[in-house]
Order: sequence, then C-alpha cells, then structure tokens
Amino acid sequence: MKYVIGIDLGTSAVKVLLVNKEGEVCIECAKEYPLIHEKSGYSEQNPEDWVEQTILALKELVDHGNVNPEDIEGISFSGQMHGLVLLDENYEVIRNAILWNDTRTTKQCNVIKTKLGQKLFKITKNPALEGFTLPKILWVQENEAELYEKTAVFLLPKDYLRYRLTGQIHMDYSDAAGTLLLDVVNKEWSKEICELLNVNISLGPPLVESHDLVGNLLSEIAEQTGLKEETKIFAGGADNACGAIGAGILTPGVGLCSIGTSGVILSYEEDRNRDFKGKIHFFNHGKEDAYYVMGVTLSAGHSLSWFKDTFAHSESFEDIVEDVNHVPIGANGLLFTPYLVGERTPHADAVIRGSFIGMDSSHNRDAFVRSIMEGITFSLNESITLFRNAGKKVDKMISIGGGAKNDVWLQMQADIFNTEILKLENEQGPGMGAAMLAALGCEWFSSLEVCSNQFIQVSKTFQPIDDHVNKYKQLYEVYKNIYPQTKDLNEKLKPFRE
Ligand SMILES: Nc1ncnc2c1ncn2[C@@H]1O[C@H](COP(=O)(O)OP(=O)(O)O)[C@@H](O)[C@H]1O
Ligand SMILES: O=C(CO)[C@@H](O)[C@H](O)COP(=O)(O)O
Repeated sequence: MKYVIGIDLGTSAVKVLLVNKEGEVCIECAKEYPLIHEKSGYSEQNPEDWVEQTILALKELVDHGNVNPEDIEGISFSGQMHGLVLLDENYEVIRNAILWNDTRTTKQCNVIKTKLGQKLFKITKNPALEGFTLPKILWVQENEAELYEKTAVFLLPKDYLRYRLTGQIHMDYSDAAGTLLLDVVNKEWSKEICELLNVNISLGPPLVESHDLVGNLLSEIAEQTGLKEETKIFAGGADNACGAIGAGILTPGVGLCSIGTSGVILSYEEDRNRDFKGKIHFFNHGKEDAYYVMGVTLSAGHSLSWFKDTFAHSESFEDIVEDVNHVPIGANGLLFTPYLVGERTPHADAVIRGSFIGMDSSHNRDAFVRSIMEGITFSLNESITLFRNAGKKVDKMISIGGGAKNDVWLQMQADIFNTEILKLENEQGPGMGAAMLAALGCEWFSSLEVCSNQFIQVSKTFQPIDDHVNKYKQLYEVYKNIYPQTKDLNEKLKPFRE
C-alpha cells in the first residue's frame, strides 16, 4: 500500500495525517505551540516552533504509523492564512510571524484604502482588512524600518515550513490570494499595488499551483523524521482552501462550516466576475482556476479555548463541553459575542470586544460554555445571512475543524443555520485536503473530484429541529443587537487596553 501525508499548520497546533490510497487515515499526530500576545490586538508566533513541532509530529507518525517510509510517496501542506514571515537574504527569519488574528494595522489599512481606492478591490477582489498580509508588511515598513530593510522575501506560515523541509521558496495561489498583493484573476503579483505602496515586488516568492511538485525532503529532515529524502513535496494551500478540498467542496452546492481557532463559512464560487462588494472574502481555490467565498469569525474555537485556558486549564475540551446539553437553548438567558480579538465578518472592526449579556446568579459554568458555543454559532450565522442575501442557496453544509468533534455543537449548527449539517469520518478537513493535493500530485487520481469520491466519507447527518430553529431565530434577533449597542462602549474602553 502507498501513502501520503497531509500537514495542517493550524493556529493552535500542527496536525499531520498519514492517509493510504483508499483515503483511510492510518494515524494522526498533533503538536501544539503557543500564541504570543505582547499587547492587546497583537498576535504572533515563533516560526521555529512550527518547524520543531512539525518534525516531532512527523517522527511520531513514522515511529507509530507501522508503515515502510519508502511507501510514503508524497507530502503536502495546509496552513493558517495571511501570517507574515519575513526572511533576510540568507533566508533567516527576521522577526516573529504576525498572524491573521493580529489587528494592529488599522492605520495601514486606511493608507491602502486612500492610495488604492477601488483599484484594490478590482485587482484583489477583497477590501483592506487588518488580518491580511499587505497591511502587516506596511506596518513593519513604518515601525521596524531596520528590519524591513533587511527583508529579501516574505512567506506565509506553511510556505516557511515547506521551505525548512525542502530548502525551496514558493507560495501557492490560494494562500497568495490572502496577501492583498495578488492579482486574483491573472494569478500574478500586482505590479500596480506594489508600486503605489512602495513595496518591492521581488519580495513576493515564485507562485505555484497547490498540487505542483516543488521538491524533495532535505537530508537532515529525512534523518530527523525517519522519512525518505525522495519523498515528493507538493506546494499545498491555504487552510480554508484545503478545508474545502478535504470536504469535497469542488463544485457549487454544499457549503462548509469550519470551527478551528477561527470560524469560517465558505462556498464554492463559479463566477470569477461575481461582485460581493467586499462583504465576504473572495479567494483562489486550491483547485486550479477555481474560487471560493467566505466569511470569517476571528475568535470561534479561540473563544472556547480562551475560556478553557482561563477557567478550566487542566480540563480537556471534551470535559468542558460534556454537560452543555443539560442547559436549555439560550443558556438560561445568557448571550455571548465572540469578539475577543475584534471581528471580521460581518463587522470588520478591530476595536470591538466580546460581551456576556444577561448574567444571572443562577448561571453555572455549563451555561457559560453553552452561551459561548451559541454565540460563536450566531456569529457564523451572520456570514450565512450575507451569503443568503447575496442569492446563494445554503441548505446543506459540511462541518469540519475541532468544533465538529462535538455532536451537540453540530446539532446547534443545524438548528441555528437551519440547514442540514454533515459530519465527516475525520474532522481534519484541511489536513485531508493537503493529503488529497499530495495524492493528486502523485498522480493517484486524475482530478481532485475523483480523489474526493474515494477519500471523503460522511459519518453522520444532523437535521434542523423545528422547535429549536424557532427559539434560535428569536435569540438571533437579540444577538444581532449586541454589536451596535456595544460598539461605542468598546471605543471608550480602548484607551484602557494594554
Ligand atoms: N472535543 C471538542 N469539542 C468541542 N470543541 C472542540 C473540541 N476539541 C477542540 N475543540 C475546538 O476546536 C478548536 C481547535 O480546532 P482546530 O481545527 O484544531 O484549530 P486550528 O486549525 O486553528 O489549530 C479549539 O480551540 C476548540 O475550541
Ligand atoms: O484568517 C483566516 C482566514 O481568512 C483564518 O481562517 C486563518 O486561516 C486561520 O485558520 P485556523 O487556524 O482557524 O484554521
């Protein structure tokens, strides 16, 4: 039997999956790494942590996978999007990576808006948002000029990891789309944007397709992991593009809900000329010459992990969500907004912060956990509302990510979204998507579509329950009021944040 490995460089952890030619996940290993929040609004990671933890995860996979490393034909990648990794001329990391959920760049977003106006939208199909890469480049240019001067190339997180495993520098189109420097339709770095913002276009690495072969493993990495140097390495894609591939979202129809650190509602988009007026993101897919649109909740799983780290550090996620079903819908009158690091969709707002509304002395810990899960799901429902208002049909969704491990949450998604929710055999959509890109690159299949028929299995479906749908509709109306009513309060609280 032959195998491929999918590596998903997530925000909370790197997850590696060994997948055989039948699409079965033979073993998965995960290794965590920390987020660095130096100030309110800042979010960074040390790229060395990604490399060290990936090598450990791969070694564990080889040691316990019970397969001959010679039979592992290919590896590909999925990675958290937008994070800025700056390298000097020796390809050494210059500073910590500035991540997708870092919102320090409001000023730079305003500069982009002023200098580019409608051009930005015409070229990139997206607005200037704090999380994207270009504002981060401008922030370093302005605030750390001596580091910017040293920069020879910029990469995104999984591109840096791939560079360390292969010695080769590349970026794929699906991830490049999230930089705000890519001409999305013509698939090239935008000379016009670079010139107008005084960014040297040569900082952008060579662009490739997600399934392209980009090299083999470096000998020292083969030695450290137990893998073979000859293992073929394929470029991979943005985690949401890979999540879509790993859920079989390769044609219009079924949508995707992903609850990882962020939360994403995603839909395949056939028409590259479709104009969503920047309300949702429009990016290149990991499937060649295809596109997808999505809305993003910045702190989805992160809200739950914040609660766990702060109030239940020693417990597992399974423990803290175990009894939420004993709390009624609406968490006994407790509503939560998940704006722990600001928000993206539908409220692009770096200043807003979360709230618990309706706290009562009767509320116990389970009520708080339930209200967090409901608040995250209401936030994702705001993206679904945008999709529906734009004429997209949303009646069936595949749910992936850490949040899809819990059946109560999956039923909650069915009830709040009022859609059928499908759970897959394996909730690791991005890792599976990466494995599928490797399988395509190894020519096991003629297309991702053929591969998905073999690799993707639905394990369970959740139907909306009428009574729940009605209750959640009423709660959603209240939820939507919290943003406008807390916006001004948060502007006033901003000076007190450190
Ligand atoms: N058993 C579980 N039940 C509910 N939610 C969970 C469970 N395990 C993990 N999660 C959620 O999933 C999140 C991690 O999801 P994951 O897809 O691994 O994230 P990332 O790709 O960003 O690293 C956690 O922050 C947590 O909120
Ligand atoms: O910023 C975005 C998408 O635009 C995020 O979805 C990141 O790509 C991080 O993903 P996870 O770590 O939550 O999977």
